[in-house]
Amino acid sequence: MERLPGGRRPRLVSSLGLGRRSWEVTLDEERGRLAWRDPRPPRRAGENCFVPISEIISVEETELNKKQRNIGKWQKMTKLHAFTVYYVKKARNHRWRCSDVTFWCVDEHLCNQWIQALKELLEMQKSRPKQLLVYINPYGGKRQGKRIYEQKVAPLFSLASISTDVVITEHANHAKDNLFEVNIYKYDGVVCVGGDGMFSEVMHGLVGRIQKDSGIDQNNPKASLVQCNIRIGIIPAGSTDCICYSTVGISDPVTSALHIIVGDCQPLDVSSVHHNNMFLKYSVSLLGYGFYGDILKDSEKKRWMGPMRYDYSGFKTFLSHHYYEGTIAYQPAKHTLGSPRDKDSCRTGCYICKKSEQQLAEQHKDCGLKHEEGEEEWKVIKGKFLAINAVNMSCACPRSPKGLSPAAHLADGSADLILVRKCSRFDFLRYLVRHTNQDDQFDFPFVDVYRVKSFQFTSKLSEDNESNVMDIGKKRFGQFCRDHPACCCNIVNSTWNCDGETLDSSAIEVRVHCQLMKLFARGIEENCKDEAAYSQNSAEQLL
Ligand SMILES: CCCCCCCCCCCCC/C=C/[C@@H](O)[C@H](CO)NC(=O)CCCCCCCCCCCCCCC
Ligand SMILES: Nc1ncnc2c1ncn2[C@@H]1O[C@H](COP(=O)(O)OP(=O)(O)OP(=O)(O)O)[C@@H](O)[C@H]1O
Ligand SMILES: [Ca+2]
Repeated sequence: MERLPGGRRPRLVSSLGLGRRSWEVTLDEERGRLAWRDPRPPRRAGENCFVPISEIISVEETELNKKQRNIGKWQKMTKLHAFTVYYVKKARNHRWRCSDVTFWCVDEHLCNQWIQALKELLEMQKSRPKQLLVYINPYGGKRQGKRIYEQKVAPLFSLASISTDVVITEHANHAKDNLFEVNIYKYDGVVCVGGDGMFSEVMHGLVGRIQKDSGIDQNNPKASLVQCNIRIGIIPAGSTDCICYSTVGISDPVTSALHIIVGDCQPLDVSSVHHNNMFLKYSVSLLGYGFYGDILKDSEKKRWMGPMRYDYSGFKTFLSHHYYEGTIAYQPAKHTLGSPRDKDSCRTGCYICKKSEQQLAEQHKDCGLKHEEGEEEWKVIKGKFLAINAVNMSCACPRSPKGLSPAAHLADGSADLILVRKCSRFDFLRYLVRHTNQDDQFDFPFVDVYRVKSFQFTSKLSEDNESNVMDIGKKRFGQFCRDHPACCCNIVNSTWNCDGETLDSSAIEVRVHCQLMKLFARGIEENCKDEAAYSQNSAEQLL
């Protein structure tokens, strides 16, 4: 389609057959959509539909099959030419499906003109990936990764003409190590088929590789890390799939494959975790000490149970009711507009995340002339905690659709630090149950939540050991609680749960890196009227 005078984008309007009838079909570049409407007077008209060009998957010339050919008496005499448009159809609960519509006409030239115009427009969608590197964990979740990829995802990638190099992992860290060896720069993205643990592996490989190639020392907790622009796509096939659920709104392989195909881009905050100037891990979802650390540690021994292991270990850990003493120092996130008690949550196009993106761009322009983080105030809290959770995102998942911190933002450069102090089992249960209903889980006197950009944690035990390592009495009676021997107080350390993997150190230093990486996602879309989208009955909406 050629440009119209005044730079206006052109429209291609034709009368094309769809089923048994003739429809007015418009390819409107100005409005970025393909629309088809029944030209009969409104009272007799059928549905009017449109699809944004950005959500068209592909277009193909089609041979009409027997059923489709039975469209009218006279058409049987003439050769018909047809093309099929495959597009994203939005269903309930953020689920996406691949739908298609076939148009026909007798004029071969017109049919080719439509195919060419649509293909040209698809070519112009520059954010779409053409070549992907795919890692499949065959043992994640219910061990369905390979089947899910082959049956549900690969056919869609091939429909969208995406070429792939597929690696089925043979051991843990296979994907991570591989990402340090391959030429990652020839790919438009990396896809991981598995759960949060598999995503974490791929993220460590990719982010780590970029730092290595840029000469950044990951062991330096103050290093300015280099942003990774190669997007990661998650095909959920794990046990929790919290990262997928929190960034797409559902954990569904077909929906995620379609977000990859249309080339969505969602920046994501990443926290770096250090111990004594040594890099331990990155985290994007949950860094949990106490309750979630203990669940993870116990559940690792029960991997054979599959996703059920978390419920089993969750129940056990709930009954054990251990609490842990320690000190937390944190720097409040003053740069961000939101607060963890906000009623609104992070959604597609979130203005709070956009604001952080602008601030980040300004910081990059100033080349670090901004004030040093170390100079900003630290707040210190000592106490006995059942759980210490730091989340970079809501951590919504099928178990808790609103997540651990419903108002946390995907890309605002901050994490929500949730401190659950020692309380009764009954109160802790009330707190847990609120993750599954509409009530506010922060509205308890024993729960505090802060939006932070960095924090440090030291357990009482390591503080004591550091201050008096030679105290033999302490070592000897270390396993008993000095204050009240019969209580649940645990003076052995808990473990940090870092996105579903355990950390070896309990004393850690954490810093949030704003938008360090990008996903093939768009955040959770607002449930708007447009959702029924592409099948409106009112002509006014279309015109
Ligand atoms: C009474 C029902 C209360 C239900 C409360 C549900 C809260 C669920 C919150 C889930 C938060 C997930 C955070 C995501 C963490 C991921 O980076 C990580 C890697 O995949 N997953 C886990 O660590 C896996 C963590 C799995 C956590 C499962 C927690 C299950 C708790 C069960 C408590 C039962 C108490 C029953 C008492 C009668
Ligand atoms: N071939 C393999 N054999 C054994 N372990 C593997 C293999 N490939 C990957 N892994 C490891 O398996 C771990 C768990 O995988 P994954 O995250 O896919 O599933 P999950 O733990 O069931 O789900 P979730 O993380 O959502 O709870 C990952 O940390 C990854 O390092
Ligand atoms: Ca965040």
